[in-house]
Amino acid sequence: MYHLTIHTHFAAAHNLINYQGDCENLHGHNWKVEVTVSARDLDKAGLGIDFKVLKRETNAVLDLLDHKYINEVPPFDQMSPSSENIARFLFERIGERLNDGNVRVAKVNVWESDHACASYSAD
Ligand SMILES: Nc1nc2c(c(=O)[nH]1)N=C([C@H](O)[C@H](O)COP(=O)(O)OP(=O)(O)OP(=O)(O)O)CN2
Ligand SMILES: [Zn+2]
Repeated sequence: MYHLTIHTHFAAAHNLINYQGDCENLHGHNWKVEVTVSARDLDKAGLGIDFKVLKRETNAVLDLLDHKYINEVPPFDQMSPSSENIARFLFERIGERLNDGNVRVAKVNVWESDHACASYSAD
């Protein structure tokens, strides 16, 4: 099995829900996002998936959040926009766009700062 990873980013505002502390107040982050897909086979060019395609489809999903107040973007109008929940949201939305008989989203890492990361993976 091959594994391919791209790094990208988005900027947005949020506040945690049901959280006792300053993170329940409006604030923002420059989130860094790492998306890893698995690929069973390579194409004639030797690619599991073109990094350009992986980044394009990831950024299409990130556009839903970029420069937004995330708490207003479904499903985060009903769910606390923690990095954990954002990682799962990205995993599922990017998977809807990319998963096929060969390629599957394997893991999404969401870095809220240089020191704190939440991940969601297939297992
Ligand atoms: N498991 C999680 N814990 C926290 C999350 C999260 O998404 N998952 N999010 C937050 C807040 O978003 C908050 O912005 C982060 O606060 P903090 O860790 O304090 O980050 P700082 O950069 O402000 O770090 P300082 O050391 O306080 O400068 C909180 N926890
Ligand atoms: Zn935050």
